[in-house]
Amino acid sequence: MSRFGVLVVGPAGCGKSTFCAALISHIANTKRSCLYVNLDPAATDFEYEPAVDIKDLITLEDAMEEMGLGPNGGLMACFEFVQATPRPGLPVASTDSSPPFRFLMENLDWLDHSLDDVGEDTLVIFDCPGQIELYTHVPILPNLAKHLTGHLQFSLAASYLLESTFVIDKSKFFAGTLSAMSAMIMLEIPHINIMSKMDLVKGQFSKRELKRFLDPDPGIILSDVHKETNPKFHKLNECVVGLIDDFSMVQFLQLESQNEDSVQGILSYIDDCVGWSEVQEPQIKDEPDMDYEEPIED
Ligand SMILES: Nc1nc2c(ncn2[C@@H]2O[C@H](COP(=O)(O)OP(=O)(O)OP(=O)(O)O)[C@@H](O)[C@H]2O)c(=O)[nH]1
Ligand SMILES: [Mg+2]
Repeated sequence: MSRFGVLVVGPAGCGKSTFCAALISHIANTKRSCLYVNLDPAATDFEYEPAVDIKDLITLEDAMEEMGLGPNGGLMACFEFVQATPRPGLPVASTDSSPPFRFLMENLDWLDHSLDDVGEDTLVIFDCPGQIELYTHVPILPNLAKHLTGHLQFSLAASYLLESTFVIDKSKFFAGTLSAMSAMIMLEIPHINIMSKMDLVKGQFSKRELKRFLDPDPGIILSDVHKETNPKFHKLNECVVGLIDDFSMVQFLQLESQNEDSVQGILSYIDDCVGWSEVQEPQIKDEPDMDYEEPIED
């Protein structure tokens, strides 16, 4: 049996949880089924209560308090045990051998059990933390993706959100695209780039101008970036642009989370990436087609 899922990833505050809520609401309106999984141990306010929540295993406060870590190290530690290094003058972290919480990657049977009943008619939406190290630098979410696609037989896609205001600056655009590319290479699953919060820039730019960012010619953007940077970095700019161009990574779908047509458009791409329709269509065909009319023969 196939299972279908989408990892919603991207930098902090880019609109991941809002997009998840918009997807859930749209899926409910279209009488489809989905399951919301929160993988952010720091998340508190939800528009839709998650069916599966990492906070049932561990919270950010647990990791910070018990292991003597700051918020960023603590968030990484929620996924995998890290040995905290005591620093002079700071309180020593607890060495309790059985802490009152469990690390996700060492307790994947909890996730397996939580997703046991998911059928092929349900899209599982994984709302991920905004700490991009988890999928661009260290293999924590890539290992989780491997577990989902391997052990749990998920057909899984990643939707990588970048905020429109962030991307509109060309240097930031390259930095954002490189981080999206790094996630794509690390996760090794079908990947969709999404420019989120498009409503924030639509009034400021014409459709033609926006297209330059959504489906840009890296060569044209390169000449603009050259104007803004010290000539000694031009060669580096060219290499970065060449790399992005080679991976055909510079295309973004537009997202306005409050606009249902926009959410539907992105969901169609996700469906295509995970092969949703291929599995659902035979079921639809099995139902009696009331509107079907026999062709009239002469
Ligand atoms: N204008 C506008 N604001 C949005 C949109 N999507 C999200 N936001 C706002 O952006 C802020 C952050 O949104 P979240 O959905 O919490 O972002 P996130 O990526 O889940 O954040 P972290 O989980 O902290 O990384 C909130 O104030 C949202 O209301 C959008 O499409 N348009
Ligand atoms: Mg969030």
